[in-house]
Amino acid sequence: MTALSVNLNKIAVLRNSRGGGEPDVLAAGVACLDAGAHGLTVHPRPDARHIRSDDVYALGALCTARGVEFNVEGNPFAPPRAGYPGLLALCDAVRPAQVTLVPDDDGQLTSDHGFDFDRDGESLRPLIAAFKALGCRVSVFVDVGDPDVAQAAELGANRVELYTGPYAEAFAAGDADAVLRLAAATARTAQAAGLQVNAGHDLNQANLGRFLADVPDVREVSIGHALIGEALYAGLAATVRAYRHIVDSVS
Ligand SMILES: CC(=O)[C@@H](O)[C@H](O)COP(=O)(O)O
Ligand SMILES: NCC(=O)COP(=O)(O)O
Repeated sequence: MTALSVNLNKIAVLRNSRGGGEPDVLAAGVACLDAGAHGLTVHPRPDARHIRSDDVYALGALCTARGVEFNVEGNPFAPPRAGYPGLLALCDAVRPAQVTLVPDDDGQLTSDHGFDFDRDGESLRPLIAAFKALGCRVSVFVDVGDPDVAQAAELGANRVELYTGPYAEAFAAGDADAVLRLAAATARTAQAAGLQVNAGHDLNQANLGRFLADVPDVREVSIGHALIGEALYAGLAATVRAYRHIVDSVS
């Protein structure tokens, strides 16, 4: 079975654009879980441009109360700063079921590559151990086709998350066969090394089914950007009708 974890970053983007509390990230999390999402994902960034530490605490408590998986993503090497205590400290406070380590540079627009284990492996090893000591399952972000993907197991990780951005791009161009073959091979290599496989980035209703059909035993997909955009389209008509009802009933 593949679990669906909804990434709430984009709800926080909208909220932060005005200050205040709307749309409410916690209420959005409740709505996703009520609709059947298996869990929630956030990717708090050091610049706090969307998910903030207070969101992580509130959503962590929600997931604990609902008995569902909370997945916190982030760069384990990013140092603490005002408003961001660092990924390890956040996870120490919240104890999410899963932490996904992502090698994002400071200020990066969004995640766009997996780890280079030759460069980062030995620095990752003690961090993976530290997250596991907090009781978190550890997943590491990897590129499709990474020849070193099995090293994640040797470093102590439980899972890898396949970065699906290039797949989404190829799918949109009508040319996904080669990247799907590579993704399936990468998943099999990881699984043979004892790792479970997650996937995420730019997955959407159009490209998700094909990915899951072609790549074996994907345990979890985390989806945010497209899902929130699609939710706007799905909800706009009903919302406009509701406003028309108010306007029409008093004029
Ligand atoms: C790790 C990953 O795949 C990203 O998709 C990330 O979670 C999205 O982060 P932003 O919402 O900040 O682009
Ligand atoms: N790990 C990927 C994720 O959480 C969501 O990515 P996206 O759907 O916002 O691109």
